[in-house]
Amino acid sequence: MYKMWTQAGSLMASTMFIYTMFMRFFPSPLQARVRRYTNKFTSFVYPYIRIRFHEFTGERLMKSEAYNAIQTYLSEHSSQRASKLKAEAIKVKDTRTPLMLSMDDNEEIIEEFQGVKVWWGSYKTTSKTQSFPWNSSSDEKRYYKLTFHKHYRSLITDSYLKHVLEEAKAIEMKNRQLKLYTNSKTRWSHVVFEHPATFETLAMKPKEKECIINDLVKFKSGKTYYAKIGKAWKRGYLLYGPPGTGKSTMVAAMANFMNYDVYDLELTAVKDNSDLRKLLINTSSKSIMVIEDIDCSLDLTGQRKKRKEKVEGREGKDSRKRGDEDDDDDDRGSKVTLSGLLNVIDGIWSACGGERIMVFTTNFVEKLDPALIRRGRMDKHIELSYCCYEAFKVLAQNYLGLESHQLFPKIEKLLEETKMTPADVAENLMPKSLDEEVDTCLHNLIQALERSKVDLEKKKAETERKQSNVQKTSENHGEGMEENGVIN
Ligand SMILES: Nc1ncnc2c1ncn2[C@@H]1O[C@H](COP(=O)(O)OP(=O)(O)OP(=O)(O)O)[C@@H](O)[C@H]1O
Ligand SMILES: [Mg+2]
Repeated sequence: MYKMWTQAGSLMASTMFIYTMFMRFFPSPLQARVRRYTNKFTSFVYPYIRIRFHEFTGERLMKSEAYNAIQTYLSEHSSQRASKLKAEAIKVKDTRTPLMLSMDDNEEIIEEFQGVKVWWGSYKTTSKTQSFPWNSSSDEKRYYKLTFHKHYRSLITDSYLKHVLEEAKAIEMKNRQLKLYTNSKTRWSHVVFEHPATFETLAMKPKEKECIINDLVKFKSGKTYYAKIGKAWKRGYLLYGPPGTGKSTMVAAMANFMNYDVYDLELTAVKDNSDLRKLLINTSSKSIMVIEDIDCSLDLTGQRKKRKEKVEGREGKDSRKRGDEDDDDDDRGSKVTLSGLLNVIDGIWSACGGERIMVFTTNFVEKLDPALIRRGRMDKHIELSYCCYEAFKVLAQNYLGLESHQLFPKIEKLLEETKMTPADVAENLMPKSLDEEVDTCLHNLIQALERSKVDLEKKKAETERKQSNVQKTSENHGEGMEENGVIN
Protein backbone atom coordinates (compact mmCIF):
# COMPACT_ATOMS: atom_id res chain seq x y z
CA MET A 1 0.00 0.00 0.00
CA TYR A 2 2.79 2.38 1.03
CA LYS A 3 4.61 1.56 -2.23
CA MET A 4 1.53 2.36 -4.26
CA TRP A 5 1.12 5.78 -2.63
CA THR A 6 4.80 6.58 -3.19
CA GLN A 7 4.45 5.73 -6.87
CA ALA A 8 1.29 7.80 -7.23
CA GLY A 9 3.05 10.74 -5.54
CA SER A 10 6.03 10.63 -7.84
CA LEU A 11 3.75 10.25 -10.89
CA MET A 12 1.82 13.39 -9.89
CA ALA A 13 5.04 15.32 -9.29
CA SER A 14 6.36 14.35 -12.73
CA THR A 15 3.05 15.34 -14.38
CA MET A 16 3.12 18.73 -12.67
CA PHE A 17 6.72 19.23 -13.71
CA ILE A 18 5.99 18.43 -17.36
CA TYR A 19 2.88 20.64 -17.32
CA THR A 20 4.80 23.62 -15.87
CA MET A 21 7.61 23.23 -18.41
CA PHE A 22 5.09 23.02 -21.20
CA MET A 23 3.25 26.17 -20.10
CA ARG A 24 6.53 28.02 -19.90
CA PHE A 25 8.09 27.17 -23.24
CA PHE A 26 5.28 26.54 -25.72
CA PRO A 27 3.36 29.21 -27.71
CA SER A 28 0.08 30.50 -26.24
CA PRO A 29 -2.37 29.08 -28.88
CA LEU A 30 -1.05 25.65 -28.11
CA GLN A 31 -1.26 26.36 -24.39
CA ALA A 32 -4.94 27.36 -24.73
CA ARG A 33 -5.73 24.13 -26.50
CA VAL A 34 -3.93 22.08 -23.89
CA ARG A 35 -5.72 23.98 -21.13
CA ARG A 36 -9.08 23.20 -22.75
CA TYR A 37 -8.27 19.51 -22.86
CA THR A 38 -6.96 19.59 -19.32
CA ASN A 39 -10.20 21.19 -18.13
CA LYS A 40 -12.22 18.59 -19.99
CA PHE A 41 -10.17 15.85 -18.45
CA THR A 42 -10.49 17.35 -14.97
CA SER A 43 -14.23 17.74 -15.27
CA PHE A 44 -14.45 14.16 -16.52
CA VAL A 45 -12.47 12.88 -13.54
CA TYR A 46 -14.07 15.38 -11.11
CA PRO A 47 -17.54 16.32 -12.44
CA TYR A 48 -18.43 18.70 -9.63
CA ILE A 49 -18.95 22.45 -9.54
CA ARG A 50 -17.92 24.51 -6.54
CA ILE A 51 -19.17 27.96 -5.59
CA ARG A 52 -17.56 30.03 -2.87
CA PHE A 53 -19.44 32.61 -0.82
CA HIS A 54 -17.00 34.91 0.93
CA GLU A 55 -17.82 36.71 4.15
CA PHE A 56 -16.75 40.10 2.88
CA THR A 57 -17.12 41.73 -0.48
CA GLY A 58 -15.63 44.87 -1.98
CA GLU A 59 -12.09 44.91 -0.54
CA ARG A 60 -13.41 43.67 2.83
CA LEU A 61 -15.53 46.77 3.22
CA MET A 62 -18.96 45.20 3.28
CA LYS A 63 -20.26 42.03 4.82
CA SER A 64 -21.73 39.91 2.08
CA GLU A 65 -25.49 39.58 2.26
CA ALA A 66 -25.30 36.20 0.52
CA TYR A 67 -22.90 34.94 3.21
CA ASN A 68 -25.20 36.17 5.97
CA ALA A 69 -28.20 34.53 4.33
CA ILE A 70 -26.39 31.21 3.94
CA GLN A 71 -25.24 31.39 7.54
CA THR A 72 -28.85 31.83 8.69
CA TYR A 73 -30.06 29.07 6.40
CA LEU A 74 -27.36 26.62 7.44
CA SER A 75 -27.69 27.30 11.15
CA GLU A 76 -31.31 26.19 10.87
CA HIS A 77 -30.47 23.15 8.73
CA SER A 78 -27.02 22.11 9.94
CA SER A 79 -27.66 21.65 13.65
CA GLN A 80 -29.33 18.28 13.03
CA ARG A 81 -26.62 16.98 10.69
CA ALA A 82 -23.19 18.48 11.37
CA SER A 83 -21.07 16.79 14.00
CA LYS A 84 -18.97 19.88 14.79
CA LEU A 85 -21.09 22.85 15.80
CA LYS A 86 -20.50 26.33 17.11
CA ALA A 87 -22.84 27.62 19.79
CA GLU A 88 -23.67 31.27 20.17
CA ALA A 89 -25.76 32.54 23.05
CA ILE A 90 -28.42 34.67 21.48
CA LYS A 91 -32.02 35.41 22.10
CA VAL A 92 -34.27 34.57 19.24
CA LYS A 93 -38.01 34.82 19.29
CA ASP A 94 -40.09 31.64 19.55
CA THR A 95 -37.29 29.21 20.36
CA ARG A 96 -36.99 26.82 23.21
CA THR A 97 -33.22 27.16 23.39
CA PRO A 98 -31.31 30.38 24.00
CA LEU A 99 -28.41 29.03 21.90
CA MET A 100 -27.98 29.32 18.17
CA LEU A 101 -26.07 26.39 16.71
CA SER A 102 -24.18 26.72 13.47
CA MET A 103 -21.56 24.72 11.57
CA ASP A 104 -18.06 24.96 12.92
CA ASP A 105 -15.07 25.81 10.71
CA ASN A 106 -13.98 23.04 8.33
CA GLU A 107 -17.24 21.19 8.79
CA GLU A 108 -19.41 19.86 5.98
CA ILE A 109 -23.00 18.78 5.63
CA ILE A 110 -24.96 17.14 2.84
CA GLU A 111 -28.37 18.41 1.77
CA GLU A 112 -30.91 17.18 -0.72
CA PHE A 113 -32.92 19.48 -2.95
CA GLN A 114 -35.51 17.94 -5.27
CA GLY A 115 -33.65 14.64 -5.00
CA VAL A 116 -30.27 16.22 -5.84
CA LYS A 117 -27.38 16.09 -3.38
CA VAL A 118 -25.41 19.22 -2.55
CA TRP A 119 -22.51 19.65 -0.14
CA TRP A 120 -22.04 22.71 2.07
CA GLY A 121 -18.73 23.38 3.78
CA SER A 122 -17.70 26.15 6.16
CA TYR A 123 -14.04 27.17 5.88
CA LYS A 124 -11.58 29.66 7.16
CA THR A 125 -8.23 30.82 5.75
CA THR A 126 -5.72 32.68 7.85
CA SER A 127 -3.04 34.81 6.30
CA LYS A 128 -0.42 36.54 8.39
CA THR A 129 0.42 40.14 7.66
CA GLN A 130 3.74 40.80 9.31
CA SER A 131 5.61 44.03 8.89
CA PHE A 132 7.84 43.51 11.95
CA PRO A 133 8.17 40.54 14.28
CA TRP A 134 6.52 42.52 17.07
CA ASN A 135 3.82 43.88 14.84
CA SER A 136 2.13 40.91 13.24
CA SER A 137 -1.57 40.39 12.83
CA SER A 138 -3.51 37.59 11.26
CA ASP A 139 -6.26 38.17 8.77
CA GLU A 140 -9.03 35.57 8.87
CA LYS A 141 -11.24 35.05 5.87
CA ARG A 142 -14.29 32.87 6.12
CA TYR A 143 -16.33 31.42 3.32
CA TYR A 144 -18.94 28.80 2.55
CA LYS A 145 -18.41 26.37 -0.29
CA LEU A 146 -21.26 24.77 -2.17
CA THR A 147 -20.45 21.68 -4.24
CA PHE A 148 -22.82 19.90 -6.64
CA HIS A 149 -22.74 17.72 -9.74
CA LYS A 150 -22.31 19.65 -12.97
CA HIS A 151 -25.35 17.87 -14.35
CA TYR A 152 -27.58 19.97 -12.05
CA ARG A 153 -25.98 23.33 -12.73
CA SER A 154 -29.16 25.18 -13.73
CA LEU A 155 -31.29 23.58 -11.01
CA ILE A 156 -28.83 24.64 -8.33
CA THR A 157 -27.92 28.10 -9.60
CA ASP A 158 -31.49 29.05 -10.52
CA SER A 159 -33.80 27.27 -8.10
CA TYR A 160 -31.76 26.02 -5.15
CA LEU A 161 -29.89 29.24 -4.41
CA LYS A 162 -33.13 31.19 -4.70
CA HIS A 163 -34.72 28.74 -2.27
CA VAL A 164 -31.80 29.22 0.18
CA LEU A 165 -32.09 33.02 0.08
CA GLU A 166 -35.86 32.99 0.46
CA GLU A 167 -35.76 30.54 3.32
CA ALA A 168 -33.04 32.58 5.04
CA LYS A 169 -35.22 35.66 4.80
CA ALA A 170 -38.18 33.79 6.27
CA ILE A 171 -36.05 32.42 9.14
CA GLU A 172 -34.69 35.89 9.80
CA MET A 173 -38.15 37.40 9.97
CA LYS A 174 -39.33 34.63 12.27
CA ASN A 175 -36.38 34.93 14.63
CA ARG A 176 -35.69 38.60 14.17
CA GLN A 177 -34.54 40.03 17.43
CA LEU A 178 -33.71 43.68 17.21
CA LYS A 179 -30.12 44.58 17.91
CA LEU A 180 -28.60 47.60 19.52
CA TYR A 181 -25.18 48.33 18.07
CA THR A 182 -22.46 50.50 19.47
CA ASN A 183 -19.20 51.48 17.84
CA SER A 184 -15.59 51.31 18.90
CA LYS A 185 -13.15 52.50 16.23
CA THR A 186 -14.37 50.98 12.96
CA ARG A 187 -16.31 48.08 14.41
CA TRP A 188 -19.82 47.63 15.65
CA SER A 189 -20.63 45.35 18.55
CA HIS A 190 -24.16 44.60 19.56
CA VAL A 191 -26.51 43.44 22.27
CA VAL A 192 -30.13 42.47 21.95
CA PHE A 193 -32.36 45.51 21.82
CA GLU A 194 -34.95 45.12 24.53
CA HIS A 195 -36.35 48.59 25.10
CA PRO A 196 -40.09 48.21 25.74
CA ALA A 197 -41.09 51.72 24.56
CA THR A 198 -43.81 51.89 21.95
CA PHE A 199 -45.83 54.69 20.42
CA GLU A 200 -48.75 53.66 22.65
CA THR A 201 -46.70 54.28 25.77
CA LEU A 202 -45.11 57.47 24.44
CA ALA A 203 -46.64 60.52 26.10
CA MET A 204 -47.30 63.29 23.61
CA LYS A 205 -50.16 64.98 21.80
CA PRO A 206 -52.09 62.30 19.86
CA LYS A 207 -52.15 64.38 16.67
CA GLU A 208 -48.36 64.84 16.67
CA LYS A 209 -47.90 61.17 17.40
CA GLU A 210 -50.17 60.18 14.55
CA CYS A 211 -48.30 62.48 12.23
CA ILE A 212 -44.97 60.79 13.08
CA ILE A 213 -46.45 57.30 12.73
CA ASN A 214 -47.88 58.19 9.30
CA ASP A 215 -44.53 59.56 8.25
CA LEU A 216 -42.78 56.33 9.27
CA VAL A 217 -45.36 54.15 7.55
CA LYS A 218 -45.01 56.17 4.36
CA PHE A 219 -41.25 55.83 4.53
CA LYS A 220 -41.37 52.07 5.07
CA SER A 221 -43.53 51.48 2.05
CA GLY A 222 -41.75 54.05 -0.08
CA LYS A 223 -39.16 51.92 -1.90
CA THR A 224 -40.57 52.49 -5.39
CA TYR A 225 -41.48 56.08 -4.62
CA TYR A 226 -37.92 56.95 -3.56
CA ALA A 227 -36.57 55.17 -6.64
CA LYS A 228 -39.00 57.12 -8.82
CA ILE A 229 -37.95 60.50 -7.50
CA GLY A 230 -34.26 59.52 -7.63
CA LYS A 231 -33.63 59.90 -3.90
CA ALA A 232 -31.76 57.52 -1.60
CA TRP A 233 -34.21 55.56 0.53
CA LYS A 234 -33.46 57.20 3.85
CA ARG A 235 -35.01 59.75 6.17
CA GLY A 236 -33.65 62.02 8.86
CA TYR A 237 -35.39 63.02 12.09
CA LEU A 238 -34.21 65.71 14.44
CA LEU A 239 -35.62 65.31 17.95
CA TYR A 240 -35.10 68.32 20.15
CA GLY A 241 -36.32 69.49 23.52
CA PRO A 242 -35.33 69.77 27.20
CA PRO A 243 -33.89 66.77 29.09
CA GLY A 244 -36.46 64.17 30.08
CA THR A 245 -39.04 64.93 27.41
CA GLY A 246 -38.78 61.55 25.69
CA LYS A 247 -36.27 61.90 22.83
CA SER A 248 -34.42 58.64 23.53
CA THR A 249 -37.73 56.96 24.33
CA MET A 250 -39.02 58.01 20.93
CA VAL A 251 -36.00 56.46 19.18
CA ALA A 252 -36.78 53.18 20.94
CA ALA A 253 -40.46 53.46 20.01
CA MET A 254 -39.49 54.09 16.38
CA ALA A 255 -37.21 51.03 16.33
CA ASN A 256 -39.93 48.79 17.79
CA PHE A 257 -42.55 50.18 15.46
CA MET A 258 -40.41 49.79 12.33
CA ASN A 259 -38.76 46.55 13.48
CA TYR A 260 -35.36 48.12 12.75
CA ASP A 261 -32.00 47.62 14.45
CA VAL A 262 -30.51 50.61 16.23
CA TYR A 263 -26.96 51.83 15.62
CA ASP A 264 -26.05 54.16 18.44
CA LEU A 265 -23.16 56.10 16.93
CA GLU A 266 -20.71 57.55 19.45
CA LEU A 267 -18.95 60.16 17.35
CA THR A 268 -16.21 60.87 19.87
CA ALA A 269 -14.99 57.28 19.50
CA VAL A 270 -14.55 57.64 15.73
CA LYS A 271 -11.02 58.55 14.68
CA ASP A 272 -11.68 60.37 11.44
CA ASN A 273 -14.00 60.76 8.47
CA SER A 274 -12.69 57.65 6.78
CA ASP A 275 -13.51 55.52 9.85
CA LEU A 276 -16.93 57.13 10.00
CA ARG A 277 -17.55 56.06 6.41
CA LYS A 278 -16.43 52.51 7.19
CA LEU A 279 -18.87 52.37 10.08
CA LEU A 280 -21.67 53.60 7.87
CA ILE A 281 -20.94 50.99 5.22
CA ASN A 282 -21.07 48.28 7.83
CA THR A 283 -24.58 49.06 8.95
CA SER A 284 -27.42 46.98 7.64
CA SER A 285 -30.50 48.28 5.92
CA LYS A 286 -33.71 48.40 7.98
CA SER A 287 -31.91 50.30 10.67
CA ILE A 288 -31.94 53.50 12.65
CA MET A 289 -28.67 55.29 13.16
CA VAL A 290 -28.89 57.59 16.13
CA ILE A 291 -26.48 60.25 17.31
CA GLU A 292 -27.58 61.32 20.78
CA ASP A 293 -26.90 64.83 22.01
CA ILE A 294 -25.36 65.82 18.70
CA ASP A 295 -24.51 69.24 20.11
CA CYS A 296 -22.16 67.61 22.64
CA SER A 297 -20.82 64.81 20.44
CA LEU A 298 -18.07 66.84 18.81
CA ASP A 299 -17.39 70.48 18.33
CA LEU A 300 -19.20 70.24 15.03
CA THR A 301 -21.06 73.44 15.63
CA GLY A 302 -18.03 75.46 16.55
CA GLN A 303 -15.74 74.23 13.80
CA ARG A 304 -17.03 76.51 11.11
CA LYS A 305 -17.12 79.55 13.34
CA LYS A 306 -13.70 78.82 14.75
CA ARG A 307 -12.28 78.29 11.30
CA LYS A 308 -13.83 81.51 10.06
CA GLU A 309 -12.49 83.47 13.00
CA LYS A 310 -9.03 82.02 12.53
CA VAL A 311 -9.02 82.71 8.83
CA GLU A 312 -10.13 86.27 9.40
CA GLY A 313 -7.54 86.72 12.13
CA ARG A 314 -4.71 85.48 9.99
CA GLU A 315 -5.52 87.12 6.72
CA GLY A 316 -2.50 87.34 4.48
CA LYS A 317 -0.52 84.66 6.27
CA ASP A 318 0.69 81.74 4.18
CA SER A 319 0.30 79.22 6.96
CA ARG A 320 -3.42 79.87 7.28
CA LYS A 321 -4.85 76.60 6.08
CA ARG A 322 -2.20 74.34 7.52
CA GLY A 323 -2.34 76.05 10.90
CA ASP A 324 -6.09 75.68 11.07
CA GLU A 325 -6.02 71.96 10.64
CA ASP A 326 -3.17 71.46 13.07
CA ASP A 327 -5.00 73.36 15.76
CA ASP A 328 -8.18 71.39 15.20
CA ASP A 329 -6.28 68.15 15.62
CA ASP A 330 -5.02 69.32 18.96
CA ASP A 331 -8.44 70.43 20.11
CA ARG A 332 -10.23 67.15 19.66
CA GLY A 333 -9.49 63.46 20.10
CA SER A 334 -11.60 62.70 17.05
CA LYS A 335 -10.88 64.24 13.69
CA VAL A 336 -14.39 63.80 12.36
CA THR A 337 -15.41 67.03 10.69
CA LEU A 338 -18.74 68.57 9.95
CA SER A 339 -18.30 67.92 6.25
CA GLY A 340 -17.45 64.27 7.01
CA LEU A 341 -20.66 63.92 8.95
CA LEU A 342 -22.69 65.68 6.26
CA ASN A 343 -21.26 63.23 3.77
CA VAL A 344 -22.40 60.32 5.87
CA ILE A 345 -25.89 61.75 6.13
CA ASP A 346 -26.50 62.49 2.51
CA GLY A 347 -23.34 61.98 0.49
CA ILE A 348 -22.98 59.30 -2.13
CA TRP A 349 -22.10 56.71 0.53
CA SER A 350 -25.30 57.32 2.42
CA ALA A 351 -27.26 55.49 -0.27
CA CYS A 352 -25.54 52.15 0.55
CA GLY A 353 -28.08 49.63 1.74
CA GLY A 354 -31.20 51.81 1.68
CA GLU A 355 -34.16 51.81 4.05
CA ARG A 356 -32.34 53.70 6.72
CA ILE A 357 -33.38 56.26 9.27
CA MET A 358 -31.02 58.75 10.84
CA VAL A 359 -31.93 60.43 14.11
CA PHE A 360 -30.18 63.27 15.90
CA THR A 361 -31.23 64.25 19.39
CA THR A 362 -30.34 67.49 21.09
CA ASN A 363 -31.30 69.72 23.97
CA PHE A 364 -30.08 72.83 22.15
CA VAL A 365 -31.30 72.94 18.60
CA GLU A 366 -30.17 76.55 18.20
CA LYS A 367 -26.56 75.49 18.75
CA LEU A 368 -26.48 73.23 15.68
CA ASP A 369 -25.00 74.24 12.38
CA PRO A 370 -27.88 74.96 9.98
CA ALA A 371 -26.23 72.81 7.31
CA LEU A 372 -26.49 69.80 9.59
CA ILE A 373 -30.22 70.05 10.14
CA ARG A 374 -31.50 71.50 6.92
CA ARG A 375 -34.44 69.66 5.30
CA GLY A 376 -33.18 66.89 3.10
CA ARG A 377 -30.69 65.94 5.79
CA MET A 378 -32.94 66.12 8.82
CA ASP A 379 -36.23 65.90 6.96
CA LYS A 380 -38.53 66.11 9.95
CA HIS A 381 -37.92 68.26 13.02
CA ILE A 382 -39.83 67.07 16.07
CA GLU A 383 -40.02 69.10 19.22
CA LEU A 384 -40.55 67.20 22.45
CA SER A 385 -41.63 69.54 25.14
CA TYR A 386 -42.93 69.79 28.70
CA CYS A 387 -45.80 67.59 29.73
CA CYS A 388 -49.22 68.71 28.52
CA TYR A 389 -52.53 67.31 29.70
CA GLU A 390 -52.84 64.89 26.76
CA ALA A 391 -49.36 63.53 27.46
CA PHE A 392 -50.24 63.21 31.15
CA LYS A 393 -53.29 61.09 30.28
CA VAL A 394 -51.05 58.62 28.43
CA LEU A 395 -48.73 58.44 31.44
CA ALA A 396 -51.66 57.98 33.85
CA GLN A 397 -52.89 55.12 31.69
CA ASN A 398 -49.38 53.58 31.51
CA TYR A 399 -48.44 53.92 35.14
CA LEU A 400 -51.77 53.63 36.95
CA GLY A 401 -54.15 52.16 34.40
CA LEU A 402 -56.36 55.25 34.74
CA GLU A 403 -58.66 56.55 31.99
CA SER A 404 -60.11 59.36 34.08
CA HIS A 405 -60.26 60.55 37.69
CA GLN A 406 -61.84 63.37 39.64
CA LEU A 407 -58.36 64.84 40.23
CA PHE A 408 -57.61 65.08 36.50
CA PRO A 409 -59.09 68.61 36.03
CA LYS A 410 -56.93 69.94 38.87
CA ILE A 411 -53.86 68.32 37.34
CA GLU A 412 -54.77 69.73 33.92
CA LYS A 413 -54.86 73.27 35.32
CA LEU A 414 -51.58 72.84 37.18
CA LEU A 415 -49.86 71.44 34.08
CA GLU A 416 -50.86 74.57 32.15
CA GLU A 417 -49.34 76.75 34.86
CA THR A 418 -46.05 74.85 35.21
CA LYS A 419 -43.24 73.36 33.18
CA MET A 420 -42.75 69.75 34.19
CA THR A 421 -41.12 67.17 31.93
CA PRO A 422 -42.85 63.86 31.19
CA ALA A 423 -39.92 62.18 33.01
CA ASP A 424 -40.78 64.07 36.23
CA VAL A 425 -44.52 63.48 35.85
CA ALA A 426 -43.86 59.78 35.30
CA GLU A 427 -41.63 59.57 38.36
CA ASN A 428 -44.31 61.16 40.55
CA LEU A 429 -47.02 58.90 39.20
CA MET A 430 -45.07 55.72 39.82
CA PRO A 431 -46.26 53.85 42.94
CA LYS A 432 -43.43 53.72 45.47
CA SER A 433 -44.65 50.61 47.23
CA LEU A 434 -46.79 47.61 46.42
CA ASP A 435 -49.78 48.91 48.35
CA GLU A 436 -49.64 52.55 47.31
CA GLU A 437 -53.07 53.72 46.13
CA VAL A 438 -53.83 55.46 42.87
CA ASP A 439 -55.12 58.49 44.80
CA THR A 440 -51.84 58.78 46.71
CA CYS A 441 -49.86 58.78 43.44
CA LEU A 442 -52.06 61.51 41.99
CA HIS A 443 -51.73 63.54 45.18
CA ASN A 444 -47.95 63.14 45.01
CA LEU A 445 -48.05 64.55 41.50
CA ILE A 446 -50.28 67.45 42.54
CA GLN A 447 -47.91 68.32 45.37
CA ALA A 448 -44.92 68.20 43.02
CA LEU A 449 -46.76 70.38 40.50
CA GLU A 450 -47.68 72.91 43.19
CA ARG A 451 -44.06 73.07 44.36
CA SER A 452 -42.95 73.52 40.79
CA LYS A 453 -45.54 76.28 40.32
CA VAL A 454 -44.25 78.15 43.39
CA ASP A 455 -40.65 77.79 42.13
CA LEU A 456 -41.65 79.06 38.72
CA GLU A 457 -43.43 82.08 40.20
CA LYS A 458 -40.41 82.86 42.39
CA LYS A 459 -38.12 82.66 39.38
CA LYS A 460 -40.46 84.87 37.38
CA ALA A 461 -40.59 87.48 40.15
CA GLU A 462 -36.80 87.40 40.46
CA THR A 463 -36.32 87.90 36.71
CA GLU A 464 -38.81 90.78 36.71
CA ARG A 465 -37.01 92.38 39.65
CA LYS A 466 -33.66 92.09 37.87
CA GLN A 467 -35.06 93.50 34.67
CA SER A 468 -36.61 96.50 36.43
CA ASN A 469 -33.26 97.11 38.22
CA VAL A 470 -31.43 97.08 34.88
CA GLN A 471 -34.01 99.44 33.44
CA LYS A 472 -33.73 101.80 36.41
CA THR A 473 -29.92 101.85 36.19
CA SER A 474 -29.98 102.63 32.48
CA GLU A 475 -32.58 105.39 33.07
CA ASN A 476 -30.44 106.94 35.84
CA HIS A 477 -27.40 106.64 33.59
CA GLY A 478 -29.32 108.35 30.76
CA GLU A 479 -30.44 111.19 33.03
CA GLY A 480 -26.86 111.67 34.21
CA MET A 481 -25.63 111.85 30.61
CA GLU A 482 -28.33 114.37 29.75
CA GLU A 483 -27.37 116.53 32.71
CA ASN A 484 -23.74 116.37 31.61
CA GLY A 485 -24.81 117.47 28.13
CA VAL A 486 -23.80 114.23 26.39
CA ILE A 487 -27.21 113.87 24.74
CA ASN A 488 -28.48 116.93 22.90
N1 LIG B 1 -42.78 61.51 26.25
C1 LIG B 1 -42.56 60.52 27.11
N2 LIG B 1 -43.37 59.45 27.12
C2 LIG B 1 -43.17 58.45 27.97
N3 LIG B 1 -42.19 58.41 28.86
C3 LIG B 1 -41.34 59.45 28.90
C4 LIG B 1 -41.49 60.55 28.02
N4 LIG B 1 -40.52 61.43 28.28
C5 LIG B 1 -39.79 60.91 29.27
N5 LIG B 1 -40.28 59.73 29.65
C6 LIG B 1 -39.75 58.91 30.73
O1 LIG B 1 -38.63 59.58 31.25
C7 LIG B 1 -37.43 58.86 31.10
C8 LIG B 1 -36.39 59.74 30.44
O2 LIG B 1 -36.78 60.02 29.11
P1 LIG B 1 -35.77 60.09 27.89
O3 LIG B 1 -34.49 59.43 28.23
O4 LIG B 1 -36.48 59.61 26.69
O5 LIG B 1 -35.54 61.66 27.82
P2 LIG B 1 -34.62 62.46 26.81
O6 LIG B 1 -35.50 63.51 26.20
O7 LIG B 1 -33.92 61.55 25.93
O8 LIG B 1 -33.61 63.16 27.82
P3 LIG B 1 -32.12 63.67 27.53
O9 LIG B 1 -32.26 64.91 26.73
O10 LIG B 1 -31.60 63.97 28.91
O11 LIG B 1 -31.41 62.59 26.85
C9 LIG B 1 -37.75 57.66 30.24
O12 LIG B 1 -37.21 56.51 30.80
C10 LIG B 1 -39.26 57.58 30.24
O13 LIG B 1 -39.67 56.62 31.16
MG1 LIG C 1 -31.86 61.03 25.72
